[in-house]
Parts: sequence; C-alpha cells; structure tokens
Amino acid sequence: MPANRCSEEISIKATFRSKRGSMIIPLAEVTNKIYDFIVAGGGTAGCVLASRLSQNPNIKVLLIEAGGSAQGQQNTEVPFLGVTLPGSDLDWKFNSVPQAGLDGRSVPVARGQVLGGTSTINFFTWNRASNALWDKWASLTGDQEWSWKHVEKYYKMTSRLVKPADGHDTTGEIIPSAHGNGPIEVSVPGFPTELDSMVVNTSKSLGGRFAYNQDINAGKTLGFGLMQSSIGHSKRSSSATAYLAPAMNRPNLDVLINTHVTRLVRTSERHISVFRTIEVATSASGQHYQITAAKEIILSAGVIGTPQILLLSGIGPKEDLDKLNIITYVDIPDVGRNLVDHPLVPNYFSVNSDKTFDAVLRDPTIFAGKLQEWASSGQGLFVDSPGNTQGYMRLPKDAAIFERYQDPASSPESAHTEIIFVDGFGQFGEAPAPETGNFMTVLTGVVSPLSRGSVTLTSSDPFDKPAIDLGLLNSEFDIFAMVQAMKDAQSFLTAEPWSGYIKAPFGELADATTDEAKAAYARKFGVTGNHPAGTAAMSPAHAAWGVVDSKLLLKGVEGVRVVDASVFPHTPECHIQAPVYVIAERAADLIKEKYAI
Ligand SMILES: Cc1cc2nc3c(=O)[nH]c(=O)nc-3n(C[C@H](O)[C@H](O)[C@H](O)COP(=O)(O)OP(=O)(O)OC[C@H]3O[C@@H](n4cnc5c(N)ncnc54)[C@H](O)[C@@H]3O)c2cc1C
Repeated sequence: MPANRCSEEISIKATFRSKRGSMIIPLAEVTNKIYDFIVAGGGTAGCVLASRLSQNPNIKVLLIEAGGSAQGQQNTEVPFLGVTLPGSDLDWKFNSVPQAGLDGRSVPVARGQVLGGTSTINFFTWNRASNALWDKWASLTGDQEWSWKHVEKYYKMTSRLVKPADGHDTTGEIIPSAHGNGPIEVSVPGFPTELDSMVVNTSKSLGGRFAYNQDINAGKTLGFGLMQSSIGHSKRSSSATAYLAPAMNRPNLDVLINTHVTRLVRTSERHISVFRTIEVATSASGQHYQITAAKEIILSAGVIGTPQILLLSGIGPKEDLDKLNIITYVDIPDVGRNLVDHPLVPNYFSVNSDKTFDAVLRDPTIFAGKLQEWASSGQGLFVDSPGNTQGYMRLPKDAAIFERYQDPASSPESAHTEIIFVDGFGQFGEAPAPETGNFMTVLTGVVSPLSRGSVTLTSSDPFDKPAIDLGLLNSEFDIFAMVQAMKDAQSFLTAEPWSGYIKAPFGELADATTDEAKAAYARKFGVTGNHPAGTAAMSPAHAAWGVVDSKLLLKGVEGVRVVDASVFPHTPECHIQAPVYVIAERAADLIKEKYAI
C-alpha cells in the first residue's frame, strides 16, 4: 500500500483543539502532512511526549490514540468513581489467559482506551518508587543517567503538591521539599476517614516493620502513611488533563483519535531496518493508511499495545512470528516477554461503625447527595479514591523463603509487600458486596514478584486481542509473600487503636486461619494489582536480553523509540504511574537533545 494513501470520502476523526474549540479534520489532512514525530498511543506517556515535544513550535507532532476523549466526562473526574471505570467504555476490556496461580481463573485486565490512557481510568495512587529502584535501573542498563541522582529532576518535572480538597494543614503528613513543580497535581486525602488516624497511630506505636513513613515519595517507600494521589482541586489529574489539554491549541500538534495503529512499516533496509512509517485504520475491515515521520516513531501504546504492534510489524521472537506467517524483520526474542504484575488480594473485615461508605453504595439517594456535594462544593467523600492509607513492608529477615530464593527486591530497603486500607466493602474481584453491615477492605499485594507472564499474538489481525498472561502467583516466592502480607495485615489490626473496631474477618477469610488456607484464599480471590510492565524491557545496547537500549531506542532498528511501562527493566516495588511519567519526561529530554530541538 502506498504511503499517505487516502481518499476524499473516507475520513478518520482527528480532533484538533484550537481556541475556537474542537474541530474534526479529515484524515487526508493528516496523511498529507509531514510530522517530525509520530507518537503511537495517547496514554499516560504518550500525552507527556506530545506535550513536551510540541513545546517547540517548529516541531510537528502527531499523536494517535485508539480511543476518544473523556474531556468533561464526570466519572473520569470524580475520584471516588475511579473504581467504576475498569470494564466501562473507556477500557480495552482485556481478559487474561487462565492463571495457573489463581486456580485456573481468567481475570479482567483493564487498560485505558482513551486520551490519557490508563491515567484516565486508574485509581490515583502516586508513588515515585524508592531511590534504590532507580539505582537498580542504572545498574541493569549500565547507564548512570537512570540513577536517582540524575532522574530526580525528571520526577520534579512531573508533578507538584497541591492542598487536599478540605484545605487542612498537612504538616507532618508529607515532606514538601521532596516534591516538584510539574503539571500533575498530587495531594493527600481531602476527606479523612476514621481509618486514617487508626492506621497512622498504629504504625507510630508499633514501629519496626510497621513504622510510620511521613512521605512515601521522599526516597524510602517502606512503612505506613497517608496515600498521595494524582488528585488536585477534588478532580483527577491525568496526562490528558495536565499535559495534553494545555497543549491542544498548538498548531504544530495534531491529535488523531478513534484510530488504531496496526503496525510499523519497514521503509528501507540499509545496514539496519528503518521503520519510520506507521499504518493506521479505524476498523479491521476499513481502509488502512500510512503516515511517515521525518525523525522518529515513538511507541507509547502501553504494556500490551506496544508489544502487540511490534509483533505485528515483524519485530519479535521469530519462532512465534513464523507460526502466524508474519515475516520477521528483526528477531528480538524478548518482545512481549518478562511481563511482571503485582498480584492483589482483598481481605474483608466486618467493623463496628456506621461511617463506612457501604451505605452510600447501597442507597441511590445518599449516593446522589454525595455526588452533588462533590459537584457543588468540591467536598465530601467523593473527593478521594476509596483508599486513604497504604503501607509497604519487607518480609521478615529470617523468612524461610530466603533459603530457597534470592531477594527479588531492588535493594534491602525496597518492599516485598503492600497493604492498603479501604473504608468499606470494595468490590475487587468476584465476591459480591453484602446487602447489610459495615466493612473494611484490606488489600494485600506482592510488589516484588518473581512470577513472569507475557503478551503474545493470537492472530495476525491487529484488531484481535492478544493473549495476556499476567503470571499471577505462579512463583512459590509470590504466594509466600502474599500469605505473609495477609498475616501482617491481621497483626496490624490487633494493635490498640483498632480495639473495638474490628468485629471479625468476613466471608471465607474467617476460615483462612492457617498458611495453607490463606494461600488457598489468595488463589481463589486474587486479582491483578493493575501494574503489568516490562514487555519491551530496557537493557544495555549489546545485551542479549531486552528490547530497547537505555535511550529507549528499539534495538536493531532505526527510527523507533518505546516510551511507556513496557520498558521497565525491573518493576518498581510500588504503584507504577509516577515512574511512567518520569520515563516520559526523560525520553522527551533525550529526544530534544538528540535532535537539538
Ligand atoms: C484500573 C487501574 C488502576 C490503576 N491504579 C493505579 C494507581 O492507583 N496508581 C498507579 O501508580 N498506577 C495505577 N495503575 C497503573 C498505571 O495507571 C499504568 O501502569 C500507567 O498509566 C500505564 O501508562 P502507559 O503510558 O504505559 O500506558 P497507557 O496509559 O495504557 O497508554 C497506552 C495508550 O495507547 C493506546 N493504544 C494501545 N494500543 C494502541 C493502538 N494499537 N493504536 C492506538 N492506540 C493504542 C491506549 O488506548 C492508551 O491510551 C492502574 C491501572 C489500572 C488499569
């Protein structure tokens, strides 16, 4: 198919927002333009790149996104409603393949299909990872520019602290000097729940492995404290709202929505294959078009979309591509492999309280009242995501598992497990919410898992969903760590501040009194922690493993860079959106430096 092929009568929606508002322009205008950079995937990282690269008015940027815009859509703005977005029209609605570690269950795998990508549908937690994680990346990639010392400035470019919704004094809850001055707004909870002080007081009184951490984003993630979230002025702060929206009136930035990138097209093979052309379509049966970048294609289609596009382009493990009759242009065995995800288990407790959010979810009138309170005053329950406190822990030093496994965490100060406290019955997984009673959900997670999964093609049709194996709880280490997290959570709840509050473990958790029974519970009720990463990992330029080099350039190819969660060489022992923003900020700088723009 010739490059830039198009016809007048067929148009693909491209929205270009000017000060006059939103305009739809035909694909013809896009295919006839010359862009310096084409960013494939308008998600968390993609919007950062589109925004940063188009700061230079002489540089022409095209951002291509499979989904639409959620601008002004209330359910993406209201923090409390974030949990309703997986499974909605803004989600790709993937499912995993049956997970051996979860008793053979398939679990939903949510990913944003919308401008802002998964940052438009996620649950807000803002963790930039320990300094040690970044130093680990530097050592794995052989590039000191990934060490915390060098990356700190990029973190500070991503985000800034803003007041919580209720404007309360945050002294002692956060360390302002650890934060930066970037577009993403970050705040501590603006509607404190009765759990918050119990968690903080318990950690202060217990100390040790449960110690209080005043600011999880100040270098050390271990310990318990208030959740920091990508919420500002009572609303979601995403890469679409914070990075893309302010750039939309730039004449040198075009944004193509509802458009699927189907593959990269090899344009020449000199000493190395060159891929500067991208193929797009709006449906499997529809016309396919090609658009070429003068400088680079930047793949930011995420941990699933990026390897899928690479494989469809003949870049990946030859043995897999042969099976689908896809010509292998570049044999990179690790494309789609090494997927790491954080398993998560909901532990339910019935509690002595009438203040949990359970009644709000059961009664449409109360719910509507809370929503109205958010809309009219920016106050109340709905200003926060349902979890206000979190803690990161290491396994006990003498844990028996270390006799058989090396510590997988990035340093002796990095976490193995996480605990999140939710002030009501949070429906994570299939357990139905009870019709009466008050509850607390304690989410336990493993953040240094040894299990690995993959993304593989199921066909050569770009519109077919790939096979996603999250590898949840496959490793003996991971199930050991999960059981320890469940036991740690229960120990935490026996401390004095909880006295009289916890009635009893609820549901099948009540019977999970032994390690074996806890493991069985975890396998039965475990879900994804929504943090898959690593399917196009960064590695030293000449390493046999990995997919991109430490400058994020695709190995063995000219013209392609990968910038999203798929490049993680070691997954952060925390929530991962902030590290994605850091990568994107650094990538923008690398590109600006390379092309002197
Ligand atoms: C339900 C949920 C809750 C989460 N909660 C948190 C949290 O609280 N804190 C946290 O730190 N992290 C959280 N995460 C994880 C975090 O949000 C993601 O890891 C991160 O946003 C991923 O960024 P990305 O740029 O790699 O990919 P994405 O943001 O997913 O961007 C990829 C973009 O590419 C587009 N795309 C894909 N394929 C194509 C194609 N073929 N053509 C065109 N476009 C394409 C997608 O539609 C998407 O917009 C959560 C994730 C989920 C799903």
